[in-house]
Amino acid sequence: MSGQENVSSVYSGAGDTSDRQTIVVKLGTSVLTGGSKKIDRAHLVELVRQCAMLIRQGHRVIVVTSGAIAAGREHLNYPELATTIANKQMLAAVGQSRLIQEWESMFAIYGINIGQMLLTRADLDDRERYLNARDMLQALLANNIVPVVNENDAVATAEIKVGDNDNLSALVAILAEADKLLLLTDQPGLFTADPRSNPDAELIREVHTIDETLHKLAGGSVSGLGTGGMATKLQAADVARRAGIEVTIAAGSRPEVIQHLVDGKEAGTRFLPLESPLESRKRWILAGPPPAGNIIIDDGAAKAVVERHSSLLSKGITGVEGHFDRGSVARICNQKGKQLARGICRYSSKDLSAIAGRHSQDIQDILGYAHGAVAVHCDDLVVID
Ligand SMILES: Nc1ncnc2c1ncn2[C@@H]1O[C@H](COP(=O)(O)OP(=O)(O)O)[C@@H](O)[C@H]1O
Ligand SMILES: N[C@@H](CCC(=O)OP(=O)(O)O)C(=O)O
Repeated sequence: MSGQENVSSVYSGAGDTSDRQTIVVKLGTSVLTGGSKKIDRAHLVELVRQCAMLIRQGHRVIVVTSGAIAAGREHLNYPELATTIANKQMLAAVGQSRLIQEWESMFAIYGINIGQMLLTRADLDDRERYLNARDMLQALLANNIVPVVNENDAVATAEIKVGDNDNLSALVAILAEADKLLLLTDQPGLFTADPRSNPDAELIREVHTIDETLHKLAGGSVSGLGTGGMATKLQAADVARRAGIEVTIAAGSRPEVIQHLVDGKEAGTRFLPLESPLESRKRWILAGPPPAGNIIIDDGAAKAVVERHSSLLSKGITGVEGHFDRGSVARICNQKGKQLARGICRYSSKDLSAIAGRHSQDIQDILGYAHGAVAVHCDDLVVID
């Protein structure tokens, strides 16, 4: 039987597609190894079975898989290596091909094809490359192929890395315009403190706002397996929920965890999405390049941007930090340095500094050219609450 026939046999029984959801399932190294030094193949099969069940119900599933470095170590029989970037990349190169073979053979049990997507931050920073990646992802989904995504660790250097798969999965969820992002890990969710060192810590069940207090509860990874711990999961949840995506952190080892989370039965820590999700261009402002600098604005401009969702005019700018070109994404901050918004700048940092606090009629005289008094147009601006 060809792969295509296999796929249709799985999908022909698909349920009512009117309530089809696109679900990103992120599996941390901690889940894939079950806390050991090896990929736990028995558990991987079980997770694939759960994904296949969702697909049978008509949902679309994207897997974001960690574990390449762990798989590389295992395949090379745990070599004693210096902790250099080149050695890490080597482990990832060896491990990624092992890992993808595992995913492929396990999804094949259910007649489902997969497509490997290895991304770096550079694939998402540039709007054109971002749109290309989006088209590719949509093409896989439209053809009933499960995208299996990881960071391209073998080639990515620090400057072009997302750096952890929690943030990567949020970017992928935005790219796919997903409904849900499931961050599966070795803990039942986000606790009031790291439960490994604080046995009295309590599970937080539902989160409406992600603020500094919450960020302080989320620690790093101490197991030596994962990257980023709860801190990066919280960053990921923050980005995805702004794009209207519901995020849950839960234990990947719980029986039927994926199905239960989709049905709203499983506990975990659920982050409610913002009610009015952003349109595509604004999603990119969040998911795309890290801000290249800061634009400091006065209180009047802050009110206009945050409350009235107006464009940012040169008149309201009091300072510019960093060096960036026209078209870059920058943070828009108040006088205390608090980030209020992010947006695409119509002027470079140099020109913005020159026209800060000035009216539109002055701009031509100062710069010798003028694009108008709008420094960041409201269509290119995302308010961060
Ligand atoms: N507040 C917290 N609640 C739950 N876990 C926490 C918290 N702070 C830190 N952690 C740690 O985060 C770890 C999970 O993240 P990580 O090791 O990166 O796993 P993964 O491989 O699944 O991404 C847990 O094992 C736990 O020790
Ligand atoms: N890309 C790396 C995993 C990076 C990562 O974020 O790991 P984890 O915290 O276990 O999700 C790998 O495949 O080994």
